[in-house]
Amino acid sequence: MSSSSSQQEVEPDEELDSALVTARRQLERAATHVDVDDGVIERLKHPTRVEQVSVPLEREDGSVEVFTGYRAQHDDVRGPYKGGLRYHPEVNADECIGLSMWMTWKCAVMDLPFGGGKGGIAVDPKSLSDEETERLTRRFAEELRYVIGPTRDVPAPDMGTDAQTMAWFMDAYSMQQGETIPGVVTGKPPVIGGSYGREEAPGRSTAIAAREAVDYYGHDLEDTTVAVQGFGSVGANAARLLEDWGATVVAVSDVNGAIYDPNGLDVSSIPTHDEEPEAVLEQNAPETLSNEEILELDVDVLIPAAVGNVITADNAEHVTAEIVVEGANGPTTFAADTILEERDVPVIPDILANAGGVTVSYFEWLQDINRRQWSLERVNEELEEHMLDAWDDVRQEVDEKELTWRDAAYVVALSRIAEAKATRGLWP
Ligand SMILES: NC(=O)C1=CN([C@@H]2O[C@H](COP(=O)(O)OP(=O)(O)OC[C@H]3O[C@@H](n4cnc5c(N)ncnc54)[C@H](OP(=O)(O)O)[C@@H]3O)[C@@H](O)[C@H]2O)C=CC1
Ligand SMILES: O=C(O)CCC(=O)C(=O)O
Repeated sequence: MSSSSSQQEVEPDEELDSALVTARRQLERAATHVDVDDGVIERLKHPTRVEQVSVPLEREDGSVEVFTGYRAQHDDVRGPYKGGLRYHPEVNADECIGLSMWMTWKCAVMDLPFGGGKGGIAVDPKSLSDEETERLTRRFAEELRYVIGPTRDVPAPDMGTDAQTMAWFMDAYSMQQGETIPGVVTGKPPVIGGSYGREEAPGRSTAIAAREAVDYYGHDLEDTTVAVQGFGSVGANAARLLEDWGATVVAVSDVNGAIYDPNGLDVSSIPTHDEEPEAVLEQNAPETLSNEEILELDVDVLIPAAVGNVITADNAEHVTAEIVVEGANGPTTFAADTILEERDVPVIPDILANAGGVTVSYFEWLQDINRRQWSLERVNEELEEHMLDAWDDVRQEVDEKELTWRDAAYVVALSRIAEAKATRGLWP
């Protein structure tokens, strides 16, 4: 495995960094590997704007609760801001900014004509009825109406939101505008302009990244064991595809813990978060594990595909997987990244691995603008092509400059962003 020559001092993460702090530290480190104006790097440490809104909701018992929502818009030099909306109790401004920075790099790594955005509401979606979720979402769309739009900022699903959330969001925005505007969000159901394959796409790209990494390091997928933390849109689809392609998925988890079978689970029979949340531990399996233990399992490929900051300075020494593929956004802290690098454990970064979601969102946006619908086969073929191109661009940097996969992906992204800024004349 290649390693980076970065000389940065690394403090252990006694207190876990926010997504924003991690994103800035990763950017500073990657900047040492690429010839980009310091002023551009300084600009990229900050978002263009962060919209904070109050979202009142009348609960079913007649009481009123006011939730806080955000939309962070990081950079749009390459195109409209693009990125998901997350419903989770820990959503806050710094998290949205950090996640929006990762979206800017992700779109650039995939060479999509988008910048980076991310938003959400600090709410536990499991505490809401469907009717409450619909009203909350419609009010959120109303509050964000001046900052979003198909050529301005295009939200999509993320943790805690799904195709139905996007349908309500699109309907509320269209009602405000007086016309149907499918391209204001992506990740919608296909019947109203959504793309086939979008729901599965981040899991599909994560599986493709895992397959390519296994091959790159000289192994065969048929002899590969896999553990997946999180069994939602990303984790479940990645696990099911890797199983289809011959790998042995030995452990999967949801918020309550993991099931483990060293001989392999029948992943297709386990309900996903979307089909039935918190169902993993109800399945028959020889062993159950905690969400900490699944990260330390002796497997070939570990896919953290739930929340951020799960591989930390405290457990990175105990990660025994040969390859980590980041299905979630920001699952590895900056300090843990360095420990894994020193231990020669390659980490295929989120901004490459889970980029299938935004890539198929781009396909959906094209379909909406052109009022056309692509077949599932076409979507999957084009996604495979885009992923292999991006994989190759990043692999070249890994091989030529002996960078980590994360630094290499940043180099690809930053070079494209800096070139766009220089060409547009936005900096200096
Ligand atoms: N959806 C998308 O398009 C994309 C998502 N991502 C990222 O992937 C990650 C997962 O998102 P997504 O799959 O959409 O989310 P989902 O809401 O579909 O699923 C999340 C899964 O993670 C589990 N989970 C929640 N909290 C924890 C925890 N603390 N420890 C272990 N498991 C947990 C949930 O369990 P339970 O079912 O019990 O609630 C569920 O199985 C996020 O980081 C997201 O930002 C990245 C690219 C695109
Ligand atoms: O599909 C999109 O626009 C964004 C998906 C997303 O939020 C992500 O990749 O983290």
